[in-house]
Amino acid sequence: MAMEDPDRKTEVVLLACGSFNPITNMHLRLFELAKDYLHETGKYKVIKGIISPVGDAYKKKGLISANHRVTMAKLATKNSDWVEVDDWESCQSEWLETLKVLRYHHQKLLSADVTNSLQHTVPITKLGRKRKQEQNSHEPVKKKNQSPVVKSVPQVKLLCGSDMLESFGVPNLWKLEDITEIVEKHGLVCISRAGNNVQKFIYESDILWRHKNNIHLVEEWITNDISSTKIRRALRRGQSIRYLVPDVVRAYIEKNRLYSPESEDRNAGVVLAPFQKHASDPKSSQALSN
Ligand SMILES: Nc1ncnc2c1ncn2[C@@H]1O[C@H](COP(=O)(O)OP(=O)(O)OP(=O)(O)O)[C@@H](O)[C@H]1O
Ligand SMILES: NC(=O)c1ccc[n+]([C@@H]2O[C@H](COP(=O)(O)O)[C@@H](O)[C@H]2O)c1
Ligand SMILES: [Zn+2]
Repeated sequence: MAMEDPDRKTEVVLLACGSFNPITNMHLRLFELAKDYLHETGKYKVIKGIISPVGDAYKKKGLISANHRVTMAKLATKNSDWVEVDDWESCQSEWLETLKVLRYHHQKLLSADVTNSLQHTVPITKLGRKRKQEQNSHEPVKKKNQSPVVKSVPQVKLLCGSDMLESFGVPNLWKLEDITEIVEKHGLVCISRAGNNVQKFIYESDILWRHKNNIHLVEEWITNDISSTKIRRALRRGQSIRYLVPDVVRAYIEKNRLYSPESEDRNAGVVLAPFQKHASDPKSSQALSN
């Protein structure tokens, strides 16, 4: 077996965007599945996972306040040594495209990296040139006869389920340019169920097909059909959600009586933010029409 050079692995940060209304065990599993998969390729080292709950301005039906959703996600991850919650997105007063959230987190890593590099007296010009050539693609840089290795900034990949990938095809929901930048510059890790249609979905889209090397499809063999919708439904009916969400989350929901028929009616009849924002934009109407 060939020896793996640990320096040559691309560092990856996994970013999951969604409602997390509430966070479930399945959301936490997504990170574990994605990390195992990327490590098994031998090419990547996953250094961090970030959960970014969407802000209230998303206006999805039944969406309870970001404050509670963030708190529950923090409780759920407090025992994880690599997955954390970031509330920057949820603190914005307006809804933000997922691409902007990816850019924000990538930028944050870039500035941290520049600070680090400066401390290690790496000439800034070299870093600058490197960036221009490679954009968000960060094969670690090894310079001839020179150590230490100048480590590059990790990639920030979007972690999602197959339903989110397939939502790229919903008219007016996503802008074509956003989808393109996501798959071109960041990359996608998509957790799919055995026998579903993601591969066909990618095949049928020219853009996704062109960037299929940057779309990692991870098969979920130990299937797990938990969804937040089902959790909220069980709660409305007074049924147990034990072992479906972390116990600390269950306790928090009970203590604050979070999900009820009334909370499910929040935003009823309100147009989802992306539709409001993109409906009049011809670029988004049929983002993946071919
Ligand atoms: N069982 C699952 N398998 C694969 N991906 C999932 C699963 N549940 C959630 N996800 C993914 O988790 C991310 C966050 O999703 P979201 O907050 O919408 O959760 P959800 O359980 O799908 O909620 P809801 O039922 O309200 O839509 C999305 O990328 C979604 O595709
Ligand atoms: N155009 C876009 O960037 C776009 C469109 C629709 C949903 N999203 C995001 O995808 C996630 C979807 O979450 P839900 O499945 O809970 O609706 C949210 O984080 C939302 O902000 C992004
Ligand atoms: Zn969902």
